[in-house]
Amino acid sequence: MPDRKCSFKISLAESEDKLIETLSNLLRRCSEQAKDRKATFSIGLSGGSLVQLLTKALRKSTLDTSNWEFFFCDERYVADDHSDSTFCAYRTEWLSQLPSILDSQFVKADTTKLLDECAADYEARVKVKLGNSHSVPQFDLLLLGMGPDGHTCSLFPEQPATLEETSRLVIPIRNSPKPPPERITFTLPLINNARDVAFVVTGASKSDVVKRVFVDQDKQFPAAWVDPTNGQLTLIVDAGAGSQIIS
Ligand SMILES: O=C1O[C@H](COP(=O)(O)O)[C@@H](O)[C@H](O)[C@H]1O
Repeated sequence: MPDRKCSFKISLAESEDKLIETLSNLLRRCSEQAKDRKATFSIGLSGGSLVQLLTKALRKSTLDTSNWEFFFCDERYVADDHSDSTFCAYRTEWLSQLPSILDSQFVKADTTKLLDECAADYEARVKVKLGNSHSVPQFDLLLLGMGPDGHTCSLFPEQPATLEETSRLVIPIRNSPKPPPERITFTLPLINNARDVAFVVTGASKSDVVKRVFVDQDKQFPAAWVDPTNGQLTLIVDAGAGSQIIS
């Protein structure tokens, strides 16, 4: 197996309840560690299947989220109230299920701006919020998903140039192979500077790509490029997604 810079841990959950418990424990550990360092806990969210799983984990955990700030590892370039918007998906879910989380805790992209401007503006917001306007800001935790094609955030295998970005921390995406076509996404320098990065991947249809990304580290898949320089990488999988990595 090729080497990683980071420490890597796999958590295989036998049921959805166990997976939610594992995710809750991760949130507890990361938020408690952040408390020792600073006033807020910065967490980057992904969309898709993570929305429901994270909502369940937060409901189960009874963690105090009042000092948490929620960012978006990627966002679809649509209006805030559009059904494709990841912000909209979380806000809709949390309004009823986690009403103590306020709108002011979301640091979201301004999709009323032109796409390139939207990405640059979101990068600036991240830098201001994380208090590091010169070098690369450090998230306490990034929660990532992975598609069956090995994409993560909005970094797709069909667009390998996005993996070579070294200066911009948030970039615009056009012609995304998965709709909607226009998006913004964190890039590898920002992702790999996080203290903790966790992938949450479920479903037997992803078992092959889970093996190819996390065991073979096959770099044709963008998710295989996630390797936090000084951080911890965790893979949380259910029995279906993890079926080819059980030894
Ligand atoms: O389009 C996206 O897909 C990925 C994976 O989603 P999933 O539903 O297969 O878990 C997601 O992580 C990303 O944020 C989203 O924009």
